[in-house]
Amino acid sequence: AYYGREHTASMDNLLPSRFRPSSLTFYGIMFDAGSTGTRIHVYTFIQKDQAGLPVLDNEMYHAVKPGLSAYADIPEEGGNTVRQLLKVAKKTVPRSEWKKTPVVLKATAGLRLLPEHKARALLNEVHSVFDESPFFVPNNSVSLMNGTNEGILAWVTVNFLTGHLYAKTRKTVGILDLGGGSTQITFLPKFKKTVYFAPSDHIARFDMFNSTYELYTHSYLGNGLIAARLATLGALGADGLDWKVFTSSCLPKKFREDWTFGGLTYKVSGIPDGYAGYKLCYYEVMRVIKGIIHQPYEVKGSSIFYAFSYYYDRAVESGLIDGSRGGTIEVRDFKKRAKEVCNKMTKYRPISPFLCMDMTYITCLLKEGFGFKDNTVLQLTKKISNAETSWALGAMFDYFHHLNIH
Ligand SMILES: O=c1ccn([C@@H]2O[C@H](COP(=O)(O)OP(=O)(O)O)[C@@H](O)[C@H]2O)c(=O)[nH]1
Repeated sequence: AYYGREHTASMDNLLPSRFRPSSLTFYGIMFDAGSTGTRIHVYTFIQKDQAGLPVLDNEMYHAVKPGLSAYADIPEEGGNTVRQLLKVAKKTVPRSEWKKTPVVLKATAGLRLLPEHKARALLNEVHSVFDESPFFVPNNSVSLMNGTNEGILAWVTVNFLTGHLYAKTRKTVGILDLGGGSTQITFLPKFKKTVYFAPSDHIARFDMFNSTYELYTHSYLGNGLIAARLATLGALGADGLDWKVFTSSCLPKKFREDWTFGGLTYKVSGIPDGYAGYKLCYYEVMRVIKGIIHQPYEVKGSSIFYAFSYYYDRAVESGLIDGSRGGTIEVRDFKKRAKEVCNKMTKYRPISPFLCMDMTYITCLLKEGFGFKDNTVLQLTKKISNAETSWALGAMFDYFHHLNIH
């Protein structure tokens, strides 16, 4: 059995098979330390047979803002956010299971963008919070995850939840994840050319059920939605934050605000006596994308992509889809709505002053970045079968199943 490797003392293993329970319930706790928030996922799995994947019985999800990187200079307070979230886990996992339930935290773009010693201090703090908890703390339980793993594990989540990993068929779906700090694209290539023409670090493999999956995957650090706002404003890595005002024609002309991301505060504003609107905005965000994003050979085809995180949030805010049900749209729908939002800024201003910039960035990323056609279908999802669409579930599988990403 793959499961319970760390607690083989369990009686079940010692009993003859006819005395073993026919199905086994077990739990796992995965923390997602993202750039805009920290989230806990408490999974309940049922293992029906020894060989296959378990069934996900339940997910308890809770999120807090801001993310760990906002505590770069006060790591103890960052640790406190994790301590608070662990209380939720204690309510979900039965007391008798605490000692064998693994607790794992993986950090993404927020910590990748910090100086290494500050990221390290935050992770150390989290580790000591885990150590004082009643849960099982495995080796390497607190880490900074690389972008390749982030992309692959989200692909595993979505294909598991949509049933594509159970079937013997090689039919799968691609994923598009737009975080605050980074963005990921992952899919299983149908054509040899996609692999052949891809930069070698855009191809990764992992093992499952005695076969190796070869995926196209890449994470673009600094091209997440919030980092892209800063880049568009020319504020990413800038000095003089105390006095400089960063302007953009993607913002309402009369807009002016102090805006905080990753523990830094920026003065941002529209261009009061200039022009605002879709065309100028597109030109601005283009600089954040052109020459940066690799266009895979295959996106010209007819594959379906599941798009989530900020793709989903912005589609809801701009009224493209229903917030509770998600929906299917085409790339051109993002473009059409971006134009409308940018050219009627006062109407959309109450929803968010950044909506024009965000929608234009998403349009530009999909079309000029990845090279999607106008009629590429995007399946926008927040949850699939009651489970959060994120890399966290895939990461929990990786923990139990050792997917050996290479
Ligand atoms: O289980 C999850 C994990 C993330 N998100 C959303 O996905 C986005 C991810 O942002 P994050 O800060 O994690 O991005 P990263 O730091 O990884 O770039 C935010 O809108 C979150 O609300 C979500 O809805 N469910």
